[in-house]
Amino acid sequence: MSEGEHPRLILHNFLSPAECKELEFIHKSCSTIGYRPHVFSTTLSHLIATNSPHLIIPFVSIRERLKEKIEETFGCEFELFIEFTGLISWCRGASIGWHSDDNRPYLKQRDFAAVCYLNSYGKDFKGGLFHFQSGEPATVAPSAGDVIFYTADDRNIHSVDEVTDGERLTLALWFSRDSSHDEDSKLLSRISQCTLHRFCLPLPASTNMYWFCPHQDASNQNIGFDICFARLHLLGFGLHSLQGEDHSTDASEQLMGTLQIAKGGELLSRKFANVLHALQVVQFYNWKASELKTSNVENDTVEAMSQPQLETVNALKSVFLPDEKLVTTTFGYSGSNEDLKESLDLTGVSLAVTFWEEYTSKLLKVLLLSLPQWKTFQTIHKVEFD
Ligand SMILES: O=C(O)CCC(=O)C(=O)O
Ligand SMILES: [Fe+2]
Repeated sequence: MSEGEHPRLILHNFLSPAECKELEFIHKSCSTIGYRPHVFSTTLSHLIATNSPHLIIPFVSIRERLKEKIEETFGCEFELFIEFTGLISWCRGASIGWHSDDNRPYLKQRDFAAVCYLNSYGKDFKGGLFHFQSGEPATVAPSAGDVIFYTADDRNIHSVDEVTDGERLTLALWFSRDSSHDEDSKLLSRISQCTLHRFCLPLPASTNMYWFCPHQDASNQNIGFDICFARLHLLGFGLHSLQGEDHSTDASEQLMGTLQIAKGGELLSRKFANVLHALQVVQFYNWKASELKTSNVENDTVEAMSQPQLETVNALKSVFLPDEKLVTTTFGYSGSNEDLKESLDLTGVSLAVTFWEEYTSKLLKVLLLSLPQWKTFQTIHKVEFD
């Protein structure tokens, strides 16, 4: 660390490739429109609000390690609270000019930042280099697993170049000395309000949280796409709504209800509770595809679509993805990965359902076992079981 003038530290491979991939899975199945143009985010409170509180489990040990490292580096052991944890992705057009992370009255509580890179410059996206205004290093090229720690004040003024292709993904945390900004106690009170069943099916937030609209000006307000629908489309999948014939259902509500997954004129017989359920399973399949291939699980049937079914699939697409090209321009080359799309099929989705359910149950079990201790200590920490 360069002491004094520019307190900061860069560590390579702080996160394992497996940790990066798991967080990428969570982001690609749960993200909403972010707080700035061309930015998507997944916060822990959003995971709880969408009935996926078990998905905070993969963050627990990573948050703990980051906090320990930052306290050790900056000599403030046992003094810090995590103020915010979020997965943040930037697509084409996103950038941020020179700033310090405490530069707004409502951000004054921020003392330190940790930014973990979950994918890599040059490989997964172009542009998006990080720069410190003064001191060394002047430039950081994001590489999956690397993390940068720095103080949130004006000794670490920084910027990020515009992303010109692909989707740049980070796990960002801020730390505060002020216990009233402790994220854990807020998250714990939200979890307490959940009814934790044996199994969690995700529940989408309001549709406007998923509507990506690149042009902020009034004339183009409706040109955009649903981010969940787009992420399914990027992997080559479409959706068939079972409320298609029911004209009393508002089109915008259709993703909230029962859906089937379609691909290339075929349909999987299995029904999904809503778009988030379908998206989580498909993203899980994409994450674990190589491991699933060897497995032998009973399949759902894959049927050829009838003409009316095809029409419903196309009708949904025209509502939620009116301009296909916009997805490719937004996500750049990750949007035109034909080989990946080719390799994923409906039989694979069907295999993935069972594995996704096992994964979900396992995390939920850990959550339920950890909760009593979390509540006692009012912190979210790794609990060791016998
Ligand atoms: O993603 C990065 O490299 C840094 C982002 C940043 O500066 C911020 O969100 O304040
Ligand atoms: Fe920043």
